[in-house]
Amino acid sequence: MPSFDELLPRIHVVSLPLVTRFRRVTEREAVLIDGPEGWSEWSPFLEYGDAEAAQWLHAALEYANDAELDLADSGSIPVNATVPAIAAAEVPALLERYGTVRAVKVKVAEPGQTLEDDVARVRAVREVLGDDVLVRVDANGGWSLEEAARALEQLGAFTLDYAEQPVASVEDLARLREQLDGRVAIAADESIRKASDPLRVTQLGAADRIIVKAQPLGGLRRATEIVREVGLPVTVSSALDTSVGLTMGAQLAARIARETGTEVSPAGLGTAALLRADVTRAPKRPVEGTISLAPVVPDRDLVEQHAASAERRAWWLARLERCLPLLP
Ligand SMILES: O=C(O)CCC(=O)C1=CC=C[C@@H](O)[C@@H]1C(=O)O
Ligand SMILES: [Mg+2]
Repeated sequence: MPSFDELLPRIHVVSLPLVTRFRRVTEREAVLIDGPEGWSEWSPFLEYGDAEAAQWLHAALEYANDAELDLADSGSIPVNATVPAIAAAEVPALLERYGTVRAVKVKVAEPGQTLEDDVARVRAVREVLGDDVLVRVDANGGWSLEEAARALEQLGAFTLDYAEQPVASVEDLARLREQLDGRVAIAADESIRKASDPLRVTQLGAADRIIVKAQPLGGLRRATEIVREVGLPVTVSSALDTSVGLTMGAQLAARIARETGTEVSPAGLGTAALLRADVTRAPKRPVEGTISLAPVVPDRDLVEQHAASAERRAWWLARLERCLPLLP
């Protein structure tokens, strides 16, 4: 693994404006790494501790440096549109940003909102896109067990592909899944972060599917191993990455499909549509419901234009220096 001094000249810290508030932020900060094997991204959320951010760093450095990763050199993968916790009236305009898609994921259980807001948002999605698209909801663990049961009985009327992390704990996921008895499938997202997590999710029968993300799980190799271990269907997702990170995610989806002989389920990698600016002139915004696997080379002018402030750059460099010795 490279040292801090080796990395320094290869690093660009950017801050990209979002079209709408997501996870309570309106700007997405990311570190781009110009690695020997191509461009990579390190973008752990700001509130994450160093140990967790070091997992994300492992992923970024693997992608930048590992010549044996065996990346797909052409093709594309299907993605879902992601609808943040916006008002139902804003749904049609937001969906337009994605063009034609076969799947949509709708954020629900936003603090300060009600179940009626969620129902209205999901109804608006069905009204715009009809009955043929897959509709998923993602609560980010925001419901209690009782709230989740009630919400999913109501939202189930719109025919859901699955509900992502409706409740926070693995135990509650298992209880909810039993109560729902197959009426709505359950996907585990936040419950799958550490290497030991997947085993627990399967042992407790807590989910029908797992969500995997390249950065939080420490990279393409580890994430693929976890998927093999769990043996459940998978959706690959991302963390509101720039087009560089989205491509890493697309490569993960292609790799999992190849190694497990399964089809790629529409991935949560359509979120370039939620960025008001990106680091490339050819952003990975969905085209006919897919994004390509082609590597991204950031545009120098765009990287400069969206460079983070000196203060934020210093914050990221300090974080990097602390995380390097913590690499798993
Ligand atoms: O999966 C998607 O459709 C897009 C990505 C997405 O939903 C997320 C991105 C960033 C942070 C996460 O809270 C969130 C998720 O929970 O999956
Ligand atoms: Mg999620």
